[in-house]
Amino acid sequence: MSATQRFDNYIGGQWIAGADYSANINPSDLSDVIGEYAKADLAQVHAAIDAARDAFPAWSTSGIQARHDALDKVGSEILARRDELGTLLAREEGKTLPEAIGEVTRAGNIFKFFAGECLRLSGDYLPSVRPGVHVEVTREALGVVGLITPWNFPIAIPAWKIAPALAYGNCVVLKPADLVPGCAWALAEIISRAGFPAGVFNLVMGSGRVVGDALVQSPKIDGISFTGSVGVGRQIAVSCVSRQAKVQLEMGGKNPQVILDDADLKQAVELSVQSAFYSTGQRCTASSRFIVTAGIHDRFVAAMAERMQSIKVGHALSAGTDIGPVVSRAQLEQDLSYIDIGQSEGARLVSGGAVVTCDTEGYFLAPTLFADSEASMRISREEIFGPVANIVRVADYDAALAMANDTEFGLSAGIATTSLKYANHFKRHSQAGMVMVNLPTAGVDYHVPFGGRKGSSYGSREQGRYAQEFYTVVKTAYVGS
Ligand SMILES: NC(=O)C1=CN([C@@H]2O[C@H](COP(=O)(O)OP(=O)(O)OC[C@H]3O[C@@H](n4cnc5c(N)ncnc54)[C@H](OP(=O)(O)O)[C@@H]3O)[C@@H](O)[C@H]2O)C=CC1
Ligand SMILES: O=C(O)CCC(=O)C(=O)O
Repeated sequence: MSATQRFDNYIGGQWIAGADYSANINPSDLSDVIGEYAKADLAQVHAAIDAARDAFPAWSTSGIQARHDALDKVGSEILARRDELGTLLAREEGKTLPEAIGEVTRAGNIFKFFAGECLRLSGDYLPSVRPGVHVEVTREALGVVGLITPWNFPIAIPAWKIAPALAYGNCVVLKPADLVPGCAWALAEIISRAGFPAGVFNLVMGSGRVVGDALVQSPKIDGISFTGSVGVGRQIAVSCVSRQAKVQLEMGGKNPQVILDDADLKQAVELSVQSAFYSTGQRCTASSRFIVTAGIHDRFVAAMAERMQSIKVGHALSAGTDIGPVVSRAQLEQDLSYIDIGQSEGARLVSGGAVVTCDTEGYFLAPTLFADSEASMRISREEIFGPVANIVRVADYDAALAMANDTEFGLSAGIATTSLKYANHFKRHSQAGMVMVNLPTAGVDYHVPFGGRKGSSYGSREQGRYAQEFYTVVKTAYVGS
Protein backbone atom coordinates (compact mmCIF):
# COMPACT_ATOMS: atom_id res chain seq x y z
CA MET A 1 0.00 0.00 0.00
CA SER A 2 1.46 3.38 -0.98
CA ALA A 3 1.74 5.89 1.85
CA THR A 4 -0.36 8.41 -0.06
CA GLN A 5 -3.07 6.07 -1.31
CA ARG A 6 -6.50 7.72 -1.19
CA PHE A 7 -9.60 6.00 0.18
CA ASP A 8 -13.04 7.27 -0.85
CA ASN A 9 -16.51 7.27 0.61
CA TYR A 10 -18.98 4.58 -0.45
CA ILE A 11 -22.37 6.03 -1.39
CA GLY A 12 -25.20 4.36 -3.30
CA GLY A 13 -22.96 1.53 -4.47
CA GLN A 14 -20.24 3.88 -5.84
CA TRP A 15 -16.86 4.97 -4.54
CA ILE A 16 -17.10 8.76 -4.34
CA ALA A 17 -14.10 11.08 -3.95
CA GLY A 18 -14.12 13.11 -0.75
CA ALA A 19 -14.66 16.84 -0.53
CA ASP A 20 -11.32 16.75 1.28
CA TYR A 21 -8.89 14.12 2.67
CA SER A 22 -7.03 13.64 5.92
CA ALA A 23 -4.02 11.53 6.81
CA ASN A 24 -4.43 8.44 8.99
CA ILE A 25 -1.29 8.32 11.17
CA ASN A 26 0.12 5.38 13.12
CA PRO A 27 0.28 6.30 16.85
CA SER A 28 3.22 3.89 17.30
CA ASP A 29 5.23 5.70 14.60
CA LEU A 30 4.19 9.21 13.62
CA SER A 31 6.23 8.97 10.39
CA ASP A 32 3.99 6.13 9.16
CA VAL A 33 1.06 7.50 7.12
CA ILE A 34 -1.42 4.70 6.53
CA GLY A 35 -3.32 6.58 3.84
CA GLU A 36 -5.40 9.63 3.00
CA TYR A 37 -9.06 9.10 3.86
CA ALA A 38 -11.97 11.05 2.39
CA LYS A 39 -13.97 13.57 4.34
CA ALA A 40 -17.59 13.84 3.22
CA ASP A 41 -19.26 17.23 2.90
CA LEU A 42 -22.91 17.82 3.76
CA ALA A 43 -24.08 17.11 0.18
CA GLN A 44 -22.38 13.71 0.30
CA VAL A 45 -23.91 12.86 3.67
CA HIS A 46 -27.36 13.70 2.31
CA ALA A 47 -26.65 11.68 -0.86
CA ALA A 48 -25.78 8.68 1.32
CA ILE A 49 -28.99 9.07 3.37
CA ASP A 50 -31.05 9.37 0.15
CA ALA A 51 -29.38 6.27 -1.32
CA ALA A 52 -30.23 4.35 1.84
CA ARG A 53 -33.85 5.59 1.75
CA ASP A 54 -34.22 4.54 -1.90
CA ALA A 55 -32.83 1.07 -1.15
CA PHE A 56 -34.96 0.51 1.97
CA PRO A 57 -38.32 -0.68 0.50
CA ALA A 58 -36.73 -3.55 -1.44
CA TRP A 59 -34.11 -4.48 1.18
CA SER A 60 -36.52 -4.49 4.12
CA THR A 61 -38.72 -7.02 2.31
CA SER A 62 -35.88 -9.04 0.76
CA GLY A 63 -35.50 -12.77 1.30
CA ILE A 64 -33.76 -13.89 4.45
CA GLN A 65 -31.58 -16.39 2.56
CA ALA A 66 -30.05 -13.55 0.50
CA ARG A 67 -29.39 -11.53 3.64
CA HIS A 68 -27.90 -14.54 5.38
CA ASP A 69 -25.61 -15.32 2.45
CA ALA A 70 -24.30 -11.76 2.10
CA LEU A 71 -23.59 -11.39 5.84
CA ASP A 72 -21.98 -14.81 5.99
CA LYS A 73 -19.75 -13.88 3.06
CA VAL A 74 -18.60 -10.72 4.86
CA GLY A 75 -17.83 -12.75 7.98
CA SER A 76 -15.88 -15.36 6.04
CA GLU A 77 -13.72 -12.78 4.28
CA ILE A 78 -12.96 -10.93 7.51
CA LEU A 79 -11.89 -14.19 9.17
CA ALA A 80 -9.80 -15.24 6.17
CA ARG A 81 -7.99 -11.87 6.21
CA ARG A 82 -7.68 -11.55 10.00
CA ASP A 83 -3.87 -11.20 10.03
CA GLU A 84 -3.83 -8.48 7.35
CA LEU A 85 -6.78 -6.58 8.87
CA GLY A 86 -5.32 -7.04 12.34
CA THR A 87 -2.10 -5.43 11.15
CA LEU A 88 -4.05 -2.47 9.75
CA LEU A 89 -5.95 -2.14 13.04
CA ALA A 90 -2.78 -2.28 15.13
CA ARG A 91 -1.24 0.31 12.83
CA GLU A 92 -4.07 2.82 12.99
CA GLU A 93 -5.29 2.41 16.59
CA GLY A 94 -2.26 1.08 18.47
CA LYS A 95 -3.64 -2.17 19.92
CA THR A 96 -0.98 -4.88 19.98
CA LEU A 97 -1.10 -7.28 17.04
CA PRO A 98 -2.59 -10.19 19.05
CA GLU A 99 -5.26 -7.88 20.48
CA ALA A 100 -5.96 -6.47 17.01
CA ILE A 101 -6.25 -9.92 15.41
CA GLY A 102 -8.57 -10.86 18.27
CA GLU A 103 -10.75 -7.84 17.52
CA VAL A 104 -10.87 -8.66 13.80
CA THR A 105 -11.84 -12.25 14.64
CA ARG A 106 -14.60 -10.92 16.85
CA ALA A 107 -15.87 -8.80 13.92
CA GLY A 108 -15.90 -11.81 11.58
CA ASN A 109 -17.77 -13.89 14.14
CA ILE A 110 -20.31 -11.11 14.63
CA PHE A 111 -21.19 -11.15 10.90
CA LYS A 112 -21.49 -14.96 11.03
CA PHE A 113 -23.72 -14.75 14.13
CA PHE A 114 -26.07 -12.22 12.54
CA ALA A 115 -26.14 -14.20 9.28
CA GLY A 116 -27.72 -16.93 11.42
CA GLU A 117 -30.04 -14.43 13.12
CA CYS A 118 -31.65 -13.63 9.73
CA LEU A 119 -33.03 -17.18 9.81
CA ARG A 120 -34.14 -17.07 13.43
CA LEU A 121 -36.35 -13.96 13.55
CA SER A 122 -39.61 -15.02 15.14
CA GLY A 123 -42.89 -13.52 16.28
CA ASP A 124 -45.99 -14.48 18.24
CA TYR A 125 -49.24 -15.97 17.06
CA LEU A 126 -51.93 -15.69 19.71
CA PRO A 127 -55.66 -16.14 20.03
CA SER A 128 -57.50 -12.86 20.46
CA VAL A 129 -59.87 -12.33 23.37
CA ARG A 130 -62.49 -11.93 20.62
CA PRO A 131 -63.81 -15.23 19.29
CA GLY A 132 -62.84 -15.92 15.66
CA VAL A 133 -59.96 -13.43 15.76
CA HIS A 134 -56.23 -14.11 16.08
CA VAL A 135 -53.27 -11.84 16.68
CA GLU A 136 -49.88 -11.85 14.96
CA VAL A 137 -46.98 -9.96 16.54
CA THR A 138 -44.12 -9.46 14.09
CA ARG A 139 -40.95 -7.41 13.87
CA GLU A 140 -40.17 -5.14 10.90
CA ALA A 141 -37.02 -3.22 10.06
CA LEU A 142 -36.67 0.17 11.78
CA GLY A 143 -35.64 1.99 8.56
CA VAL A 144 -32.49 3.93 7.71
CA VAL A 145 -30.03 3.94 10.60
CA GLY A 146 -27.05 6.20 11.22
CA LEU A 147 -24.19 4.40 12.97
CA ILE A 148 -21.58 6.59 14.70
CA THR A 149 -18.57 4.72 16.05
CA PRO A 150 -15.52 5.57 18.22
CA TRP A 151 -11.83 5.01 17.66
CA ASN A 152 -11.12 2.39 20.32
CA PHE A 153 -12.64 -0.61 18.50
CA PRO A 154 -12.18 0.35 14.82
CA ILE A 155 -13.70 -2.85 13.37
CA ALA A 156 -15.64 -4.66 16.13
CA ILE A 157 -17.93 -1.76 17.04
CA PRO A 158 -18.83 -0.97 13.38
CA ALA A 159 -19.40 -4.73 12.94
CA TRP A 160 -21.72 -5.08 15.93
CA LYS A 161 -23.85 -2.20 14.68
CA ILE A 162 -23.79 -2.93 10.91
CA ALA A 163 -24.42 -6.69 11.07
CA PRO A 164 -27.69 -6.61 13.07
CA ALA A 165 -28.87 -3.53 11.17
CA LEU A 166 -28.55 -5.34 7.84
CA ALA A 167 -29.75 -8.71 9.18
CA TYR A 168 -33.07 -7.20 10.29
CA GLY A 169 -33.58 -5.37 6.97
CA ASN A 170 -32.36 -1.85 7.69
CA CYS A 171 -30.25 0.35 5.42
CA VAL A 172 -27.11 1.85 6.92
CA VAL A 173 -25.05 5.02 6.82
CA LEU A 174 -21.84 4.47 8.82
CA LYS A 175 -19.68 7.30 10.15
CA PRO A 176 -16.52 5.91 11.75
CA ALA A 177 -14.21 7.92 14.00
CA ASP A 178 -12.00 10.27 12.02
CA LEU A 179 -8.93 8.96 13.87
CA VAL A 180 -9.34 5.37 12.60
CA PRO A 181 -11.10 5.27 9.21
CA GLY A 182 -8.89 2.47 7.83
CA CYS A 183 -10.70 -0.57 9.26
CA ALA A 184 -14.11 0.93 8.50
CA TRP A 185 -13.05 1.50 4.90
CA ALA A 186 -11.72 -2.07 4.62
CA LEU A 187 -15.02 -3.36 6.02
CA ALA A 188 -16.99 -1.22 3.55
CA GLU A 189 -14.89 -2.60 0.70
CA ILE A 190 -15.68 -6.17 1.77
CA ILE A 191 -19.39 -5.33 2.12
CA SER A 192 -19.35 -3.69 -1.35
CA ARG A 193 -18.50 -7.09 -2.91
CA ALA A 194 -20.74 -9.31 -0.77
CA GLY A 195 -23.99 -9.02 -2.74
CA PHE A 196 -25.89 -6.23 -0.98
CA PRO A 197 -27.92 -4.03 -3.38
CA ALA A 198 -26.60 -0.49 -3.98
CA GLY A 199 -27.57 1.93 -1.22
CA VAL A 200 -28.16 -0.71 1.47
CA PHE A 201 -24.81 0.12 3.06
CA ASN A 202 -23.05 3.50 2.82
CA LEU A 203 -19.83 4.83 4.34
CA VAL A 204 -19.27 8.53 4.95
CA MET A 205 -16.02 9.46 6.64
CA GLY A 206 -15.20 12.80 8.25
CA SER A 207 -15.60 14.64 11.51
CA GLY A 208 -18.33 14.14 14.05
CA ARG A 209 -19.18 17.82 14.07
CA VAL A 210 -19.97 17.81 10.31
CA VAL A 211 -20.79 14.27 9.18
CA GLY A 212 -22.03 12.88 12.50
CA ASP A 213 -24.17 15.89 13.25
CA ALA A 214 -25.74 15.82 9.76
CA LEU A 215 -26.83 12.22 10.37
CA VAL A 216 -28.21 13.05 13.79
CA GLN A 217 -30.19 16.06 12.49
CA SER A 218 -31.59 14.40 9.35
CA PRO A 219 -35.34 13.75 9.44
CA LYS A 220 -34.72 10.91 6.97
CA ILE A 221 -32.79 8.89 9.58
CA ASP A 222 -35.00 6.65 11.72
CA GLY A 223 -32.47 5.76 14.38
CA ILE A 224 -28.95 6.53 15.59
CA SER A 225 -26.72 3.99 17.29
CA PHE A 226 -23.74 5.74 18.91
CA THR A 227 -20.72 4.67 20.93
CA GLY A 228 -18.41 7.32 22.36
CA SER A 229 -18.23 9.98 25.02
CA VAL A 230 -20.98 10.91 27.45
CA GLY A 231 -21.02 14.56 26.34
CA VAL A 232 -21.60 13.81 22.65
CA GLY A 233 -23.97 10.94 23.45
CA ARG A 234 -26.24 13.14 25.52
CA GLN A 235 -26.38 15.82 22.78
CA ILE A 236 -27.32 13.14 20.26
CA ALA A 237 -30.05 11.81 22.56
CA VAL A 238 -31.61 15.26 22.90
CA SER A 239 -31.66 15.77 19.12
CA CYS A 240 -33.06 12.33 18.37
CA VAL A 241 -35.73 12.36 21.05
CA SER A 242 -36.89 15.84 19.99
CA ARG A 243 -37.72 14.50 16.53
CA GLN A 244 -38.86 11.08 17.82
CA ALA A 245 -36.01 9.14 16.19
CA LYS A 246 -34.89 6.00 17.98
CA VAL A 247 -31.53 6.29 19.76
CA GLN A 248 -29.11 3.84 21.35
CA LEU A 249 -26.06 5.10 23.25
CA GLU A 250 -23.05 3.25 24.65
CA MET A 251 -20.83 5.66 26.55
CA GLY A 252 -18.36 5.78 29.35
CA GLY A 253 -17.60 3.76 32.42
CA LYS A 254 -15.74 4.03 35.72
CA ASN A 255 -15.77 0.33 36.23
CA PRO A 256 -14.90 -0.97 39.71
CA GLN A 257 -12.79 -4.05 40.30
CA VAL A 258 -13.38 -5.30 43.85
CA ILE A 259 -10.66 -7.44 45.44
CA LEU A 260 -11.72 -9.25 48.61
CA ASP A 261 -9.48 -10.67 51.37
CA ASP A 262 -10.25 -14.22 50.25
CA ALA A 263 -9.27 -13.65 46.60
CA ASP A 264 -6.55 -15.71 44.96
CA LEU A 265 -3.86 -13.01 44.92
CA LYS A 266 -2.12 -14.12 41.73
CA GLN A 267 -5.40 -14.33 39.84
CA ALA A 268 -6.53 -10.97 41.23
CA VAL A 269 -3.33 -9.30 40.03
CA GLU A 270 -3.55 -10.81 36.53
CA LEU A 271 -7.15 -9.87 35.98
CA SER A 272 -6.51 -6.38 37.35
CA VAL A 273 -3.58 -5.84 34.96
CA GLN A 274 -5.83 -7.02 32.11
CA SER A 275 -8.73 -4.82 33.23
CA ALA A 276 -6.76 -1.64 33.61
CA PHE A 277 -3.86 -1.70 31.20
CA TYR A 278 -4.41 -4.02 28.25
CA SER A 279 -5.58 -2.26 25.09
CA THR A 280 -3.77 0.69 26.75
CA GLY A 281 -6.78 1.06 29.09
CA GLN A 282 -8.77 2.43 26.14
CA ARG A 283 -11.91 0.36 26.63
CA CYS A 284 -15.19 1.59 28.02
CA THR A 285 -15.16 -1.66 30.03
CA ALA A 286 -11.66 -1.08 31.43
CA SER A 287 -11.31 -0.81 35.20
CA SER A 288 -9.52 2.21 36.53
CA ARG A 289 -10.44 1.81 40.19
CA PHE A 290 -9.54 -1.13 42.38
CA ILE A 291 -11.50 -1.36 45.61
CA VAL A 292 -9.50 -3.58 47.93
CA THR A 293 -10.42 -4.87 51.40
CA ALA A 294 -8.00 -4.25 54.27
CA GLY A 295 -6.77 -7.83 54.79
CA ILE A 296 -5.30 -8.17 51.29
CA HIS A 297 -4.65 -4.51 50.50
CA ASP A 298 -0.92 -4.25 51.20
CA ARG A 299 -0.12 -7.59 49.54
CA PHE A 300 -2.18 -6.55 46.48
CA VAL A 301 -0.41 -3.18 46.15
CA ALA A 302 3.01 -4.84 46.42
CA ALA A 303 2.14 -7.61 43.95
CA MET A 304 0.72 -5.12 41.43
CA ALA A 305 3.84 -2.94 41.69
CA GLU A 306 6.03 -5.97 41.03
CA ARG A 307 3.87 -7.31 38.18
CA MET A 308 3.79 -3.92 36.45
CA GLN A 309 7.59 -3.91 36.16
CA SER A 310 7.32 -6.67 33.56
CA ILE A 311 4.69 -4.96 31.35
CA LYS A 312 6.38 -3.98 28.10
CA VAL A 313 5.20 -0.80 26.41
CA GLY A 314 6.12 -0.48 22.74
CA HIS A 315 5.25 -0.38 19.04
CA ALA A 316 1.95 -2.18 18.50
CA LEU A 317 3.48 -4.43 15.84
CA SER A 318 6.63 -5.40 17.75
CA ALA A 319 6.79 -8.93 19.13
CA GLY A 320 6.67 -8.92 22.91
CA THR A 321 4.77 -5.66 23.30
CA ASP A 322 2.11 -5.93 26.02
CA ILE A 323 0.74 -2.42 25.69
CA GLY A 324 0.79 -0.29 22.57
CA PRO A 325 0.63 3.50 22.39
CA VAL A 326 -2.18 5.81 23.41
CA VAL A 327 -4.28 6.56 20.33
CA SER A 328 -3.56 10.29 19.86
CA ARG A 329 -1.76 13.30 21.25
CA ALA A 330 -5.05 14.65 22.67
CA GLN A 331 -5.74 11.38 24.51
CA LEU A 332 -2.13 11.28 25.81
CA GLU A 333 -2.54 14.80 27.15
CA GLN A 334 -5.79 13.79 28.85
CA ASP A 335 -4.07 10.79 30.49
CA LEU A 336 -1.11 12.89 31.65
CA SER A 337 -3.39 15.54 33.04
CA TYR A 338 -5.16 12.88 35.17
CA ILE A 339 -1.75 11.69 36.42
CA ASP A 340 -1.08 15.27 37.54
CA ILE A 341 -4.52 15.46 39.13
CA GLY A 342 -3.93 12.20 41.03
CA GLN A 343 -0.64 13.53 42.42
CA SER A 344 -2.07 16.88 43.33
CA GLU A 345 -5.03 15.20 45.06
CA GLY A 346 -2.54 13.33 47.27
CA ALA A 347 -2.67 9.80 45.86
CA ARG A 348 0.61 7.85 46.03
CA LEU A 349 2.20 6.90 42.71
CA VAL A 350 3.09 3.20 42.87
CA SER A 351 4.16 2.63 39.27
CA GLY A 352 4.47 4.50 35.94
CA GLY A 353 3.42 8.12 35.68
CA ALA A 354 5.41 9.26 32.65
CA VAL A 355 5.78 8.91 28.90
CA VAL A 356 8.04 6.12 27.63
CA THR A 357 10.68 6.56 24.93
CA CYS A 358 10.75 3.87 22.24
CA ASP A 359 12.67 3.38 18.97
CA THR A 360 9.93 5.16 17.06
CA GLU A 361 8.23 8.45 17.86
CA GLY A 362 4.76 7.65 19.22
CA TYR A 363 2.37 8.28 22.08
CA PHE A 364 3.81 5.81 24.61
CA LEU A 365 2.76 6.03 28.24
CA ALA A 366 3.84 3.80 31.13
CA PRO A 367 0.94 1.98 32.80
CA THR A 368 0.28 4.00 35.91
CA LEU A 369 -1.04 2.97 39.31
CA PHE A 370 -1.91 5.07 42.32
CA ALA A 371 -2.50 3.78 45.86
CA ASP A 372 -3.78 5.53 48.99
CA SER A 373 -6.56 7.08 46.92
CA GLU A 374 -9.89 8.28 48.21
CA ALA A 375 -13.23 7.54 46.60
CA SER A 376 -13.92 11.26 46.37
CA MET A 377 -10.84 12.03 44.23
CA ARG A 378 -11.35 12.89 40.56
CA ILE A 379 -9.14 9.94 39.55
CA SER A 380 -11.65 7.70 41.36
CA ARG A 381 -14.73 9.28 39.81
CA GLU A 382 -13.98 10.40 36.22
CA GLU A 383 -13.36 8.24 33.17
CA ILE A 384 -9.70 8.63 32.13
CA PHE A 385 -9.68 6.24 29.14
CA GLY A 386 -6.00 5.44 29.37
CA PRO A 387 -3.64 3.11 31.27
CA VAL A 388 -4.13 4.91 34.58
CA ALA A 389 -5.73 3.23 37.62
CA ASN A 390 -5.95 3.68 41.36
CA ILE A 391 -6.46 1.62 44.50
CA VAL A 392 -8.83 2.53 47.32
CA ARG A 393 -8.71 0.62 50.62
CA VAL A 394 -12.01 -0.37 52.27
CA ALA A 395 -12.85 -2.20 55.50
CA ASP A 396 -14.97 -5.04 54.19
CA TYR A 397 -17.26 -6.39 51.46
CA ASP A 398 -20.20 -4.15 52.37
CA ALA A 399 -18.04 -1.03 52.06
CA ALA A 400 -16.61 -2.34 48.78
CA LEU A 401 -20.05 -2.91 47.26
CA ALA A 402 -21.26 0.52 48.36
CA MET A 403 -18.19 2.17 46.83
CA ALA A 404 -18.45 0.14 43.63
CA ASN A 405 -22.00 1.40 43.14
CA ASP A 406 -21.21 4.99 44.13
CA THR A 407 -20.70 6.26 40.57
CA GLU A 408 -22.72 7.97 37.87
CA PHE A 409 -21.75 5.08 35.55
CA GLY A 410 -22.83 1.44 35.44
CA LEU A 411 -21.25 -0.42 32.56
CA SER A 412 -19.12 -3.26 33.95
CA ALA A 413 -18.10 -4.32 37.48
CA GLY A 414 -15.81 -7.10 38.67
CA ILE A 415 -15.18 -8.99 41.88
CA ALA A 416 -12.24 -11.23 42.76
CA THR A 417 -13.21 -13.64 45.52
CA THR A 418 -13.25 -17.34 46.37
CA SER A 419 -16.52 -16.89 48.28
CA LEU A 420 -19.68 -18.05 46.54
CA LYS A 421 -21.68 -15.99 49.01
CA TYR A 422 -19.99 -12.71 48.08
CA ALA A 423 -19.87 -13.53 44.36
CA ASN A 424 -23.62 -14.20 44.31
CA HIS A 425 -24.41 -11.13 46.39
CA PHE A 426 -22.29 -8.94 44.09
CA LYS A 427 -23.94 -10.34 40.94
CA ARG A 428 -27.33 -9.45 42.44
CA HIS A 429 -26.51 -6.04 43.93
CA SER A 430 -23.99 -4.49 41.56
CA GLN A 431 -25.57 -1.58 39.68
CA ALA A 432 -23.73 -2.42 36.44
CA GLY A 433 -25.07 -3.88 33.21
CA MET A 434 -22.30 -6.50 33.13
CA VAL A 435 -20.79 -8.26 36.16
CA MET A 436 -17.58 -10.26 36.04
CA VAL A 437 -16.63 -12.82 38.73
CA ASN A 438 -12.91 -13.64 38.84
CA LEU A 439 -12.55 -12.15 35.35
CA PRO A 440 -11.37 -8.78 34.01
CA THR A 441 -14.07 -6.09 33.70
CA ALA A 442 -13.21 -5.82 29.97
CA GLY A 443 -13.47 -8.43 27.25
CA VAL A 444 -17.00 -9.44 26.31
CA ASP A 445 -18.59 -12.12 24.12
CA TYR A 446 -20.32 -11.26 20.86
CA HIS A 447 -23.46 -13.39 21.23
CA VAL A 448 -24.88 -11.99 24.50
CA PRO A 449 -26.22 -8.55 25.41
CA PHE A 450 -23.75 -5.71 25.92
CA GLY A 451 -24.56 -2.49 27.71
CA GLY A 452 -24.75 -0.63 30.96
CA ARG A 453 -26.97 1.20 33.39
CA LYS A 454 -27.10 4.75 34.76
CA GLY A 455 -24.92 7.20 32.78
CA SER A 456 -23.17 4.50 30.73
CA SER A 457 -25.92 3.56 28.30
CA TYR A 458 -29.27 4.66 26.99
CA GLY A 459 -31.77 2.69 24.96
CA SER A 460 -31.83 -1.01 24.33
CA ARG A 461 -28.90 -3.42 24.53
CA GLU A 462 -26.45 -4.12 21.70
CA GLN A 463 -25.23 -7.52 20.54
CA GLY A 464 -26.68 -11.01 20.58
CA ARG A 465 -30.34 -11.40 19.77
CA TYR A 466 -31.08 -8.43 22.06
CA ALA A 467 -29.88 -6.22 19.19
CA GLN A 468 -33.25 -6.71 17.50
CA GLU A 469 -34.87 -4.41 20.08
CA PHE A 470 -33.17 -1.42 18.49
CA TYR A 471 -33.11 -2.44 14.84
CA THR A 472 -36.74 -3.56 14.58
CA VAL A 473 -40.18 -2.18 15.32
CA VAL A 474 -43.03 -4.36 16.50
CA LYS A 475 -46.31 -4.68 14.59
CA THR A 476 -49.47 -6.23 16.05
CA ALA A 477 -51.92 -7.49 13.42
CA TYR A 478 -55.48 -8.58 14.33
CA VAL A 479 -56.94 -11.01 11.81
CA GLY A 480 -60.64 -11.83 11.68
CA SER A 481 -62.14 -14.71 9.79
N1 LIG B 1 -17.51 4.35 25.49
C1 LIG B 1 -16.57 4.19 24.59
O1 LIG B 1 -16.43 3.12 24.04
C2 LIG B 1 -15.72 5.34 24.23
C3 LIG B 1 -15.58 6.42 25.07
N2 LIG B 1 -14.79 7.45 24.72
C4 LIG B 1 -14.62 8.57 25.66
O2 LIG B 1 -14.77 9.77 24.97
C5 LIG B 1 -13.59 10.59 25.11
C6 LIG B 1 -13.36 11.37 23.85
O3 LIG B 1 -13.20 10.49 22.76
P1 LIG B 1 -13.78 10.90 21.38
O4 LIG B 1 -13.35 10.00 20.32
O5 LIG B 1 -13.49 12.34 21.16
O6 LIG B 1 -15.35 10.63 21.62
P2 LIG B 1 -16.52 11.28 20.84
O7 LIG B 1 -17.78 11.02 21.58
O8 LIG B 1 -16.20 12.67 20.48
O9 LIG B 1 -16.53 10.45 19.45
C7 LIG B 1 -17.27 9.28 19.18
C8 LIG B 1 -17.86 9.38 17.77
O10 LIG B 1 -18.82 10.44 17.72
C9 LIG B 1 -18.46 11.36 16.70
N3 LIG B 1 -18.90 12.70 17.07
C10 LIG B 1 -18.20 13.65 17.73
N4 LIG B 1 -18.96 14.77 17.87
C11 LIG B 1 -20.16 14.50 17.29
C12 LIG B 1 -21.36 15.26 17.11
N5 LIG B 1 -21.48 16.49 17.57
N6 LIG B 1 -22.40 14.68 16.46
C13 LIG B 1 -22.30 13.42 16.02
N7 LIG B 1 -21.19 12.66 16.13
C14 LIG B 1 -20.13 13.19 16.78
C15 LIG B 1 -16.96 11.20 16.58
O11 LIG B 1 -16.48 11.73 15.38
P3 LIG B 1 -14.92 12.15 15.18
O12 LIG B 1 -14.15 11.62 16.31
O13 LIG B 1 -14.60 11.51 13.91
O14 LIG B 1 -14.93 13.63 15.09
C16 LIG B 1 -16.83 9.70 16.70
O15 LIG B 1 -17.18 9.08 15.49
C17 LIG B 1 -12.49 9.60 25.46
O16 LIG B 1 -11.43 10.19 26.09
C18 LIG B 1 -13.25 8.61 26.29
O17 LIG B 1 -13.36 9.11 27.60
C19 LIG B 1 -14.14 7.43 23.50
C20 LIG B 1 -14.24 6.39 22.64
C21 LIG B 1 -15.04 5.24 22.96
O1 LIG C 1 -14.40 -5.00 26.56
C1 LIG C 1 -14.85 -5.27 25.47
O2 LIG C 1 -14.69 -6.38 24.94
C2 LIG C 1 -15.66 -4.25 24.72
C3 LIG C 1 -15.28 -2.86 25.07
C4 LIG C 1 -15.99 -1.84 24.29
O3 LIG C 1 -16.97 -2.09 23.64
C5 LIG C 1 -15.50 -0.46 24.27
O4 LIG C 1 -14.50 -0.16 24.92
O5 LIG C 1 -16.11 0.37 23.57
